[in-house]
Amino acid sequence: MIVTVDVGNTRIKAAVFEGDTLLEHFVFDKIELAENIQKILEKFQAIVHLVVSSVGDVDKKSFLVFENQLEVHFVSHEDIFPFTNNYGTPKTLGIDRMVLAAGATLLYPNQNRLIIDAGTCVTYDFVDENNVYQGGAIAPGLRLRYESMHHFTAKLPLLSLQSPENFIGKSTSQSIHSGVVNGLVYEIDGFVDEYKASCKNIIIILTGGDAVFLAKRLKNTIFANSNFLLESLNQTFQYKIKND
Ligand SMILES: Nc1ncnc2c1ncn2[C@@H]1O[C@H](COP(=O)(O)OP(=O)(O)OP(=O)(O)O)[C@@H](O)[C@H]1O
Ligand SMILES: CC(C)(CO)[C@@H](O)C(=O)NCCC(=O)O
Ligand SMILES: [K+]
Repeated sequence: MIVTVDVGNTRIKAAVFEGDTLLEHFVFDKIELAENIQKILEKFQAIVHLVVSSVGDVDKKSFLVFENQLEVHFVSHEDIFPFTNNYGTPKTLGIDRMVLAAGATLLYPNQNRLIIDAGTCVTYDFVDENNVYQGGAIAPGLRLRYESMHHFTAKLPLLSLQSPENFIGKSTSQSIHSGVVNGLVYEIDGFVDEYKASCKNIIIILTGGDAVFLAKRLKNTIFANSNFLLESLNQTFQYKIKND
């Protein structure tokens, strides 16, 4: 049994796996890391590996304290991945993006794959049918859009995520919701259309904290899987064990 942990820029997500089966998943704040991991280990005493992917600023020591209970593995650029990396700056490619690309490669071998992760940032990652990771895009996520417009202007209030009532915003708040939500929906549909136009067959995976909210609003029909990064971490780690 293994527990996978995704340290993002906003929150921490974890999931317990028995083989390929996800048994339970958890979401918590960075400051509650230690007690939450401890609780998971107490509930699932058969866990023997703790696998961490981190793009956030959590100290490795926060995980190393569990080394007396199980094996701790930090996914890094030095691990073996099931794709060839054709990114111009492979050392600066986010570990979360590498894990997503690895998960998509292992779960849908030899197909064109686009993974869209709508979290703090929205990332687009493209792995082609020859299992070559080609790159993608990084854009601000929903909450980041609300927060940055508030932060960098004098007059814009900070609003929380809400479905736009209309396309043409009739007030400051309606205009902000329309700009943030419709703007991201058009962005994702635009990217998807572009990828579909250049690849005959392409598998599209939508994940991240905003995946479910966004999937309902897209013109393109895309199934949201909020746990794809945690599942990919499990797949990537199993691949590493088999191939090391
Ligand atoms: N309780 C919450 N706290 C923060 N964001 C939340 C919450 N619930 C939903 N969200 C949405 O999730 C998005 C952040 O996604 P997510 O939690 O996947 O980010 P993250 O932890 O930074 O991960 P990553 O760095 O991998 O993107 C925000 O844009 C926000 O709209
Ligand atoms: C883009 C984020 C913040 C998304 O979590 C992360 O993947 C990251 O820090 N990436 C580094 C830059 C890159 O991927 O090229
Ligand atoms: K992300």
